[in-house]
Amino acid sequence: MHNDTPALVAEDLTLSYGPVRALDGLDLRAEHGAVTAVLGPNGAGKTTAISCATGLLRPDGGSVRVLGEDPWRAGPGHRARVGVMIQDGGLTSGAPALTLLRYGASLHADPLDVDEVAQHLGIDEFGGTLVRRLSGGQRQRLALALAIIGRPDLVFLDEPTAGMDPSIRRRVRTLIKGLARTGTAVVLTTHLMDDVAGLADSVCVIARGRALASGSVDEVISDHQAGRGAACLQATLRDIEPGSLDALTADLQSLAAKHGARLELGAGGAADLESVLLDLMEEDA
Ligand SMILES: Nc1ncnc2c1ncn2[C@@H]1O[C@H](COP(=O)(O)OP(=O)(O)OP(=O)(O)O)[C@@H](O)[C@H]1O
Repeated sequence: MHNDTPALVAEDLTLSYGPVRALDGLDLRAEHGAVTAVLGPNGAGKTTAISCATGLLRPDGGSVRVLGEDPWRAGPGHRARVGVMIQDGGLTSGAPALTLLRYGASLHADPLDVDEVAQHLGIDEFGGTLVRRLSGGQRQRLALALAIIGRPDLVFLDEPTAGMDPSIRRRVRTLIKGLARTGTAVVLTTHLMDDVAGLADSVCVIARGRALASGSVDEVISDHQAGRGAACLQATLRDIEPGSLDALTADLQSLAAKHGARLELGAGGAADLESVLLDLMEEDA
């Protein structure tokens, strides 16, 4: 397989659950060595799209190629190259957490170091606890570890940081970034804009089963602003007199008004992306 072919290419995907059209012509791609975040409101079709890409569901129409293969027809060799962390994990094992992780690693030819992963995600702190007794956040950490332990070429993470405390969330982000740096394609869904701002190389915003916008975070923000007759200028004021910021802002606002424009001061980063998402949802409603 060539690394210049995207790890995931979904085109014009459609899927209905009875009368509910969950995917309605969805296009989605994910590159090797990059983190792609799939964003959208509840019920947008994110989990359904991932289920099609992991071969759990067969789309009604369109095509999906994962590592060059049709996931619905792919065999065990393909599945070993794809890691999956699904919502609620389905982890009901009566085995201790670390035992299950070691077992998961033993199924792969070249797994990551179990002790390193367990330590990084704090799994060693509850390694002897039976899986069915784990808290929600502990279960999430174990599910993430199991998804990545086989050093997959592509990994799907459905809301990986949901239910995790801030310090573990930070460690998870570091782990995900490191994984992408080694060439893995990471596809994640999240509702947390900080995850996106801190992690994603590209985003795909979906609603009602269709892609509304895609590209890098900056591209999605600037394309959206350009479409609304707006532009974002980033600047740092240096050597500013203490207390003169208000007067300077007022001067800049009147200067913008001279050109028929309005100056808005934005919060930047995650906050900008969140307001773009809200605008896109509103426009689509
Ligand atoms: N098994 C199912 N049977 C019927 N309808 C379903 C089923 N699974 C999902 N749906 C519907 O399909 C649509 C897409 O659901 P999906 O779970 O893919 O959304 P999502 O973007 O992952 O949402 P969330 O952010 O809440 O996890 C929703 O309208 C949902 O109610």
